[in-house]
Amino acid sequence: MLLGCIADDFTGASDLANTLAKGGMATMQFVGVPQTKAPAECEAGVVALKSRTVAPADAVAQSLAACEWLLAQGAKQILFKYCSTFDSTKEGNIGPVADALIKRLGADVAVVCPVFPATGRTLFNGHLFVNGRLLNESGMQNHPLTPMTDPDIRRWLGYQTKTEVGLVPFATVRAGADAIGKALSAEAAAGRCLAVVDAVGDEDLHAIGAAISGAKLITGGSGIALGLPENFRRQGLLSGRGTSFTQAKGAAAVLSGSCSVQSRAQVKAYTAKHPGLVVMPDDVISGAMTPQIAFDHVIGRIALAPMVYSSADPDDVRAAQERHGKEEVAEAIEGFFGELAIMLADAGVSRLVVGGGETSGAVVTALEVDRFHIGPEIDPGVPALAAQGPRPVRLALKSGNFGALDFYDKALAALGAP
Ligand SMILES: Nc1ncnc2c1ncn2[C@@H]1O[C@H](COP(=O)(O)OP(=O)(O)OP(=O)(O)O)[C@@H](O)[C@H]1O
Ligand SMILES: O=C(O)[C@@H](O)C(=O)CO
Repeated sequence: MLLGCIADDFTGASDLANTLAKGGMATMQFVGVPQTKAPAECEAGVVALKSRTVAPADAVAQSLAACEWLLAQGAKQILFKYCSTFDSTKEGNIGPVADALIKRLGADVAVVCPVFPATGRTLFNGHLFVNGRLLNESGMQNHPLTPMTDPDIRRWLGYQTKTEVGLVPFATVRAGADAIGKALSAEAAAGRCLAVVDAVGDEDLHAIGAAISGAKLITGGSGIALGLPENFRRQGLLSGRGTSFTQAKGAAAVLSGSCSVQSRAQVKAYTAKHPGLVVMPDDVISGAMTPQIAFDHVIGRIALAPMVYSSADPDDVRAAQERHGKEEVAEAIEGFFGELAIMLADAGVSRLVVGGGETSGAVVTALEVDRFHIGPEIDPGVPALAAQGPRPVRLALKSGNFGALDFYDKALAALGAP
């Protein structure tokens, strides 16, 4: 293994694996920290954790365990992948995990770069934009678990970390890899071990990638990985081996627990043409809606690739959280989707598309997937996946805000055919 990656959620892990696979690295996504060795052919290993919204100490422990495993597989460089919208709270978990990895790896400075231009995430003067709107005006201020109310990444990260946070401004990034490298050395010399790095386009990310070829630790969204395969290729370390992904033949269903703006539009577009079953938190908690009821509903319409969704407007999400508690609602909905996914896979449904990072984590964990082979990209940041493990289904794990309006139809076609 050349590059070892730790992703704080499952859609994020497949987003990163997609970038590395497209860049020509033989990439595998592992579900949790594996108990066994990575296959010898794996050049980039992505360990998918579900650590974005757990308690900071738990996120640190999980991330350090992943780091140890990746180092034991020979990884020369560690990448900590978080969300391109920097999903976190004032307490964590990006800062505490970055601090712990800096200490473990003895890194003098690590870049902080959530930028992902293909999905409209850009960073200027340390401020994060989503499709040209400041992060806190992009819809992310209403996120059910990590409402993003501050677009200033230096300030937000400053609440979370014990490390001083610096900035490499856009003018320096545009001056190219040498200038970026010098600026990062200056940040390190000044004791600022985390450096937020501006970028607006892929060319900036390639330049940053070239500048950090020797870095022990890199942090960011999937965009920060754009330039990394080239660093290994230049050294003659890549095999050029392709992926082992194959499509499936069989029934399909879609599960959406994401409440993002884009997910709600995608749910509306999909259910205009396919059967849809809406699942309300109150009903799941009271037992009026169970995985068995949903399963019976879906199986009765399976030829039409039905969708089961809990995606709701911010007001409804807030009201449910006030009635039951934030964690309780999330746990109930995620548990529901996990159990439903097991029933569907065991009944022979071989193509499943899941909307939402936490929801995807719940589904993939429930299905006991060991690892994924990475298939073709469906929309920016979302590849088709072939699960390895007791239930070898084909899956697509869609981040809340990713994908075009017709994403779900395209995803089912990318995973195979009836
Ligand atoms: N109707 C609802 N009311 C309250 N909470 C909900 C509702 N539906 C889903 N949730 C919870 O909201 C959270 C949505 O998070 P999830 O990560 O799945 O989507 P997302 O944040 O949009 O996606 P991503 O993390 O990929 O950006 C989950 O914990 C889910 O259980
Ligand atoms: O970076 C992103 O936006 C995604 O990969 C993600 O992490 C969403 O959960």
